[in-house]
Order: sequence, then structure tokens, then C-alpha cells
Amino acid sequence: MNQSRSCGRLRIMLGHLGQRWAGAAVAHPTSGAVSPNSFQTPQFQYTRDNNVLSLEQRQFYEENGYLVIKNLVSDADIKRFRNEFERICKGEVKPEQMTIMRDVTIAKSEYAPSERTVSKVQSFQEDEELFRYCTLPEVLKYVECFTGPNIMAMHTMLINKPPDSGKKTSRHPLHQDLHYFPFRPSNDIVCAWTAMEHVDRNNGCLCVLPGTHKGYLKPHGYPKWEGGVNIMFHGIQDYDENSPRVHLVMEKGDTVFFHPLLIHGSGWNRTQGYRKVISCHFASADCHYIDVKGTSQEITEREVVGVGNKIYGIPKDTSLKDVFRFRGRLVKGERTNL
Ligand SMILES: CC(C)CC(=O)SCCNC(=O)CCNC(=O)[C@H](O)C(C)(C)COP(=O)(O)OP(=O)(O)OC[C@H]1O[C@@H](n2cnc3c(N)ncnc32)[C@H](O)[C@@H]1OP(=O)(O)O
Ligand SMILES: Nc1ncnc2c1ncn2[C@@H]1O[C@H](COP(=O)(O)OP(=O)(O)OP(=O)(O)O)[C@@H](O)[C@H]1O
Ligand SMILES: O=C(O)CCC(=O)C(=O)O
Ligand SMILES: [Fe+2]
Ligand SMILES: [Mg+2]
Repeated sequence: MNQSRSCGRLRIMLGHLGQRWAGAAVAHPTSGAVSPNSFQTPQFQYTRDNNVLSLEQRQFYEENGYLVIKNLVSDADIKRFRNEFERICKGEVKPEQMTIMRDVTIAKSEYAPSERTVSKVQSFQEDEELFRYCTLPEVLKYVECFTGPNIMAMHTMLINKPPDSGKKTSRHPLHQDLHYFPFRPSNDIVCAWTAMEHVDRNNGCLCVLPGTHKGYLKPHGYPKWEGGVNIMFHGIQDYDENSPRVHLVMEKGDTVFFHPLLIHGSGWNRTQGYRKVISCHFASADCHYIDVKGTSQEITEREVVGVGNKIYGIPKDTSLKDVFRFRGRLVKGERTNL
């Protein structure tokens, strides 16, 4: 904690040098006084000093932009999330602010809501049972390595990827999550994504392009897929087709932490099962909001606010920042900025 706080002070002191250099300076807290001459190639830009990550784990995240922790969330907790998801699908509980999404192939059909028609629930922060996920100490322990001690849960999802209808609409195109977020800096944001069952390429596991977190936010748009594409599933238009892809095979309870600039997506579900994961995007409460008008993220603001207007009647001139300010919930420390 003290290190993180001194990290904050250093950042202010060294503001003009930029955050990367400040990160380098605190990467060697025992190396004595910080003098400009002691700056070297920054060793750690994406992780913070504490005793949670091993050196190997830290280096892996720095290099690749993600880190899988095996067996982090207990079977008992996952069972509780499953039960609550079933209750939501049956309409037994209707958490405020939560949206229920159906696959685009059945979006306009009349099916009664059930586990077979719900492909994703989003913004479950008012559902105390599902929101427990965002407060689990074993999860937050890792989150803090990326965000520091003041932690906000900014975006929550339970994704129930359905068996593909044959149109491959169950795919999630390659994208960067930062495209959806009106706050910065990106290095103080991390996603925790927990497999609720075994996931591999057959049921559409997460697919990542290692190291892409070192790049910038790219423009996103709808992929031109013949079979259709789900609303708000924007993808990157120009990515390097030859960039190596890694499919993350994970067991129930395994959790991947990844950077919001990491390019990732998920393939189609060729099984008859509904592939379930639960996830939360966390950010340091010390982050600041940005105005996305005039940027490539305008498309997100337009769609999110458009949907909010249709479903909840929020004013059409609401900003993306206001949406997140309203949704975000503190899970640890102090709500300083966000
Ligand atoms: C990092 C992270 C942030 C990444 C992402 O966010 S990825 C994108 C995730 N986004 C979402 O999941 C969107 C959240 N979902 C929602 O807001 C809702 O589920 C809605 C899609 C608006 C559906 O709300 P609902 O109350 O069911 O309203 P309706 O059934 O009346 O539908 C409203 C209009 O939307 C259409 N729709 C619903 N689901 C989909 C779909 N999957 N793909 C394409 N279009 C869809 C639906 O046909 C209807 O269209 P119209 O009849 O108005 O033309
Ligand atoms: N044409 C495409 N444009 C953009 N993204 C794609 C395209 N095809 C696949 N992807 C995405 O690439 C990632 C990796 O998918 P992957 O190749 O594992 O599965 P798939 O393309 O659905 O199936 P297949 O195993 O048949 O290639 C996923 O995010 C998927 O949505
Ligand atoms: O299919 C998945 O679980 C990945 C979803 C995803 O990347 C997202 O919703 O941002
Ligand atoms: Fe994503
Ligand atoms: Mg493919």
C-alpha cells in the first residue's frame, strides 16, 4: 500500500516525464534515491510493486498483456453465480440496470426468456449475488496488482455463449475493450474473466493476440459477416492477420486478467452446451474520465446512449462518461475520481 501511495506521489512529481518513467522509478524501490541518471529502460509499465505476483508472472503480463491464474474462484462460488443466472433467466429476479441480450439470430423472435435464449447479461452491479464476484478477495488481490488500492468495478458481464446456429453469430470479433471505456489511463484498467466451466476452441474460448496491449486503441466497426453480427460487437478492421493467436484453454474457476488494449475475441461455439463465463472490468478510482466526442469511440457512445434512451429513457445527450459514473461501484479503498 505504501509503495502504491508513494508511486502516486512520484507520478505527480515526475508528471512531465510521463507515467512510464514514474513506473520505472518505483520498480526499484530499494535502489536508493531517484535521480534522473538512474532512469533506465522501464522494466515494469503495466504492473505494480507488491508481493502478489512472482517475477515470472509480472514479466509475462508485461510482455503479453494477460495472465491466467489457475483455479482462482471456487466451485461453490461458481455454483452460486450459475444459480443466480438461472433465476434471472426465468425472470425470478430483475436486477435494476441489467440488460439481457439474445443472440442476433433470435433477437426478434418470441421465445420466453430462458437459459437457452439469453446470450449475455450485462451490468449486474445491482444484483448482490452476481456482484459478489467483483468483491471476491482472491480476485481483488490480483486486480490490485494492476489498478492499485482504490478499485472500482466499472463493467460486468455474464456471457452464456449459445450453441452456434450455423451462421457463426456466436463469434465475438477481435477487439480492444478500451474502445468501450471513457476513462484513462489504460494501464490502470484490467479485466478479470473467469471460466465457469471448461472452455476451449470447441465452445469458443477466449482468443488473444499476445503483446498487442503495447499498441494503441484502433478504430472499431462492425465486421462484414454474412450471417449477421450482434449489436455492439464491434471489431478491429485492420489487424495483422499473421499476428499469432493464442486460444486460452481454461478449466472451471481459472481466471485470466488482461489489459484493455489487448486484442482478443472468441470463436464460435460448435458444441451443444452454453459456454458460461463471468467477468468484470476494474479500474483504479484515480483514473479520469475523457470525452469521447470526436474520437473513434463516438460510435460506442452513440449506441450505448441510444439503447439507454430506448430502454430506460435516459436523455439522448447523456455522455458515455455519465453512464459509467452512474454504473461504477467501489469495491476497495476510496472513490477518489471515477
Ligand atoms: C468490454 C465490453 C464493454 C465489450 C462489450 O460491451 S461488447 C457489446 C456488449 N453489448 C451488449 O451486450 C449490449 C447490451 N445489450 C443490450 O443493451 C440489450 O440486450 C439490447 C441488445 C438493446 C436488447 O434489449 P431488449 O430490451 O431486449 O430490447 P429489444 O428486444 O426490444 O431489442 C431492441 C432492438 O435491438 C435489436 N437487438 C436485440 N438483440 C440484438 C442482437 N443481439 N443483435 C442485434 N440486434 C439486436 C432488436 O432486434 C431490436 O431492434 P428493433 O426491433 O428496434 O429494430
Ligand atoms: N473474419 C473474421 N473477422 C474478424 N474476426 C474474426 C474472423 N474470423 C474469426 N474471427 C475472430 O478471431 C478470433 C479467433 O477465432 P477462431 O479462429 O478461433 O474461431 P473461428 O474463426 O470462429 O473458427 P475457426 O476455428 O473455424 O477459424 C475470434 O475472436 C473470432 O471471432
Ligand atoms: O466471448 C467472450 O467471452 C469474450 C467477450 C468479450 O471479449 C467482451 O464482451 O468484451
Ligand atoms: Fe472484450
Ligand atoms: Mg477463424
